[in-house]
Amino acid sequence: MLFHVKMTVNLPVDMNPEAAARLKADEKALAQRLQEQGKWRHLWRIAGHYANYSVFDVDSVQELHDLLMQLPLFPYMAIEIDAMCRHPSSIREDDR
Ligand SMILES: O=C(O)CC1=CCC(=O)O1
Repeated sequence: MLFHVKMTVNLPVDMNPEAAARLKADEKALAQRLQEQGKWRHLWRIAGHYANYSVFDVDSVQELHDLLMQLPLFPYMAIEIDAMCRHPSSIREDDR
């Protein structure tokens, strides 16, 4: 199942810079692991914002929820999710 996910990060302005750097490093490590596993298919910065557009390929809504909740930055994110299915005009046979 494919999901388009928008994540907007809002770290508190008074957050300790070392704590923020640690959270971002942990987030990056998990995001890269999930990309290697094929669960996090796309990760794009939204230009001009501390936000990203991502595409997740997971087996269930529950799996998506569990993955998102594991993210170190989860407590500081606003998340918007859209479920996607194949477009009949798509020429990409490998899209699901
Ligand atoms: O910077 C972001 O958009 C939040 C984020 C998601 C994965 C990552 O490494 O950072």
